Amino acid sequence: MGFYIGLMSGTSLDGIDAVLVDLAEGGKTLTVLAHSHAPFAPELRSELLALNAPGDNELHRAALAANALALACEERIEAVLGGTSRAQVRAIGAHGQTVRHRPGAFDGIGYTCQLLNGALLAERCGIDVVCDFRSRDVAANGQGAPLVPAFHAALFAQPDMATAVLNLGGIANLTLLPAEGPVLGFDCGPANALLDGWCERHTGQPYDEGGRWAASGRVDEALLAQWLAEPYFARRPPKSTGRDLFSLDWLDPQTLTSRDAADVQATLAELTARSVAADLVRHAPASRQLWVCGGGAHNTHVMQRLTALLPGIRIRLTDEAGLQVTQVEAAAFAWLAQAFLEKRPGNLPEVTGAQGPRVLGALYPAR
Ligand SMILES: Nc1ncnc2c1ncn2[C@@H]1O[C@H](COP(=O)(O)OP(=O)(O)OP(=O)(O)O)[C@@H](O)[C@H]1O
Ligand SMILES: CC(=O)N[C@H]1[C@@H]2OC[C@@H](O2)[C@@H](O)[C@@H]1O[C@H](C)C(=O)O
Repeated sequence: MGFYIGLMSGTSLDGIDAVLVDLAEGGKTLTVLAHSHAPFAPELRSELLALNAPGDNELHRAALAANALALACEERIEAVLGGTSRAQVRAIGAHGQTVRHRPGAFDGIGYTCQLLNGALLAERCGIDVVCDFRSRDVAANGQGAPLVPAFHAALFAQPDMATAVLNLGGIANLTLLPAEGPVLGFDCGPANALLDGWCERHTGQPYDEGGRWAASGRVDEALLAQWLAEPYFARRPPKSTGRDLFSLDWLDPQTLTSRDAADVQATLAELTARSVAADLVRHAPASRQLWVCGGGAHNTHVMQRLTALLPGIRIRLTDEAGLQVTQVEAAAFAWLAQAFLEKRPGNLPEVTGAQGPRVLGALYPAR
């Protein structure tokens, strides 16, 4: 039993989610005591976005962004602590900001980079900070992602029913929890990263509220077929992806021509829904229940398309299971911090492809 803080700033790049949780029974029972979200300051957001692609003076800029992120995390920590004393919190699990994700890409090793100055965060907060959760899995030849499946399994697995969990973040990822047998998990492909990017470029809004703009357009089946021909979709797991592949540059060759912008948004929403539905049917045809989390769960249009594409599957938001959709990933990193302190592996080798179970993270002690 103990209090932990989880911090997540994901590939949607919308901001930071923080939770204060009470974890009991070795992480099997989780109670969210406080949640706080704040958008990134516009300058930090655009710098983090820029750092996703090669550019000038990257080392210096990345170090400054890592400092700025630590200070932004400190504010969220203050917000969730409220009256709780720091001494009561066993650790902070801080994801950091993924700016590059290239597991296995170079000499078969590759790297993944989550920016965050963990030392600065520990110094400012006076609480143990666990961060850099993905590198050890990559060092063990794993994808380093997705890491939430172990957490999903602890919270959502049912012995009598094949269940799945879908996170609609910047990237969509699925966890498949069969009634019997190993857990599967992988990134399906793009979700909010492209939906938000296209929406912002054409409407000036950071995201497509409720998916209403997408719903106003028409799906361009030819364009959708071109996009679905991307080899990533057919690759077998273990697999993970990010903005390294699915940035707006991935769209541009096909879409800068004379297409209506709302139709492109409709087609992007359809790309998310169809790639997820196809993955679920292909890899877990026995699934009868799908829990959905991540900010994309608020995209009513994408949710309606998933419902239409997956008849016979009960689709529910994780709110109904007691964990709000925007809290799941932050809670997962609190859970992973507990696993680190208790020296329990955080990865599932059958998901990431790592050579074996590994304790994930690096510790910056409070004092
Ligand atoms: N009302 C809404 N309508 C449509 N989309 C929404 C709404 N609210 C949030 N979103 C989407 O959710 C995104 C934020 O989701 P979330 O916080 O899960 O992303 P993330 O933490 O970056 O995820 P990940 O780490 O999984 O990539 C927003 O950028 C937006 O695309
Ligand atoms: C490298 C990286 O940051 N991956 C994220 C991203 O956002 C969603 C999807 O792609 C998932 O694989 C992962 O995040 C969650 C928290 C995970 O590791 O399970």
